[in-house]
Amino acid sequence: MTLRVAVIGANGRIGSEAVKAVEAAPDLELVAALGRDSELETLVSSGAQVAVELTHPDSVMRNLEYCTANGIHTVVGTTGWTPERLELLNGWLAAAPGTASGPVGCLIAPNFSIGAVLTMRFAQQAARYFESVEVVELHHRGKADAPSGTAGRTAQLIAAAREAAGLPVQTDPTTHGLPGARGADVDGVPVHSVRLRGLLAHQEVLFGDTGETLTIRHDSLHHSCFMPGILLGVRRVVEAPGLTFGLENFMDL
Ligand SMILES: NC(=O)C1=CN([C@@H]2O[C@H](COP(=O)(O)OP(=O)(O)OC[C@H]3O[C@@H](n4cnc5c(N)ncnc54)[C@H](OP(=O)(O)O)[C@@H]3O)[C@@H](O)[C@H]2O)C=CC1
Ligand SMILES: O=C(O)C1=N[C@H](C(=O)O)C[C@H](O)C1
Repeated sequence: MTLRVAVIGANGRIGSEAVKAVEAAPDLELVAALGRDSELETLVSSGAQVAVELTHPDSVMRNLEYCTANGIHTVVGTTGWTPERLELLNGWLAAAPGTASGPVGCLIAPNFSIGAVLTMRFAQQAARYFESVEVVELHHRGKADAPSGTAGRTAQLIAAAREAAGLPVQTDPTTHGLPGARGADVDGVPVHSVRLRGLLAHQEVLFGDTGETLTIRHDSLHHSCFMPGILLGVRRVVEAPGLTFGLENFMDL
């Protein structure tokens, strides 16, 4: 049986690629492709079972509230997540009507690229062995949020791994500096954001200790790299009630 899928943000950089990927998948049927001026009611009238949300931090909450209230599973790539937003979403999911296949599910993936998910996992593994760590993320100039969702998540995972290993929260040795020079502080991990024409999405995790450094780098060179992760999310979210945060939960890592 084919799954009926909608893409919200269908004219965007990643959304337009997602439309093509869903159309090309034999087990999926693209039933709606929504742009900024589309009516959300199209999602219900088209019979969408899963909506892929790839819009903007200013738009995502309204779209997710609508989908969840109407029993439509969601696969979300849009970034800009905060604890407050997640709490709101969890409330909507808890109150949502069931679907024909069970309770409604939502996957939020800070990054759909397999390499980026592995970067996060490798960084998590390395975290306890190094005294210091910083994250540098580099993106195209159309990006609205900073730091990137991936960098924020990477820093949180590193901080949690350090804490679990009994490492202290990093302190900043800077006594003289311009505001912003040391990046954003995510749970004690400095995160630096670069926005440059010509780039797509790149990240370096830099670890350092006495006499050695380790750099884990990932480069997304084309939006096609996000498609296997999106399709995996679409196929799996229908069997995953409630909120799943991170594509790694659907991978055998
Ligand atoms: N998780 C992941 O792996 C990835 C996540 N992303 C994230 O996806 C999001 C989109 O990125 P990107 O494609 O580069 O951005 P774009 O600006 O290229 O695309 C976003 C699209 O969404 C449209 N849009 C905005 N609001 C709505 C709405 N309410 N309903 C329908 N469409 C809407 C925009 O229309 P308009 O142009 O008129 O504003 C635009 O066409 C970002 O948050 C980005 O961080 C991106 C790549 C990978
Ligand atoms: O805006 C983008 O382009 C991307 N956004 C995601 C993020 O914020 O981490 C994923 C990837 O980096 C591309």
